[in-house]
Amino acid sequence: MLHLEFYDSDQEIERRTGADIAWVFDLEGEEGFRVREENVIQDLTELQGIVLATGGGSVLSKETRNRLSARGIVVYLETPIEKQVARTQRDKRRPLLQTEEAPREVLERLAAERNPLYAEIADFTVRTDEQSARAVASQIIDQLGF
Ligand SMILES: Nc1ncnc2c1ncn2[C@@H]1O[C@H](COP(=O)(O)OP(=O)(O)OP(=O)(O)O)[C@@H](O)[C@H]1O
Ligand SMILES: O=C(O)C1=C[C@@H](O)[C@@H](O)[C@H](O)C1
Repeated sequence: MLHLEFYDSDQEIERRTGADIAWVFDLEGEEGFRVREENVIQDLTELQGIVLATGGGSVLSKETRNRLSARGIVVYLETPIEKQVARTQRDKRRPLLQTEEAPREVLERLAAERNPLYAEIADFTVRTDEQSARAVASQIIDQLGF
């Protein structure tokens, strides 16, 4: 819709390693994954005129937060826990949710830690719960004023 090149930091990690995210977590742990994520976002934020979707945990890095806010317009896609639970229910590719702990509890814990960080760097916030992906995209484009 914006006719800009699209990148996703998870996909870029998978492209560079030739492994999927779950495999990277398995071999290198979350710590190893976060180092890769920080490096990939460092490189991608050097590019101009792109749309970048970041992994949900990327904001845990202060360097990443600084790079995203310094080099881009940051849109926080806010989704209530209820929706997050529904949308991830059948997804087996999210290592942080493949644990004994109930997904809702994990998602609540992650949200408590991360929501203030998303809010800190967001230029604006769009709620994704009541609208289709296309409607969310239109709303973002309206807010950008492009
Ligand atoms: N507005 C929406 N309405 C309905 N379903 C949605 C909407 N946005 C995303 N979804 C669904 O939710 C699931 C997760 O979405 P997606 O993979 O885009 O998450 P993400 O933001 O990339 O998460 P992460 O950054 O943690 O990888 C997918 O099945 C997707 O189709
Ligand atoms: O929220 C997270 O920490 C994650 C989200 C995904 O995008 C992946 O980056 C990975 O599964 C971790």
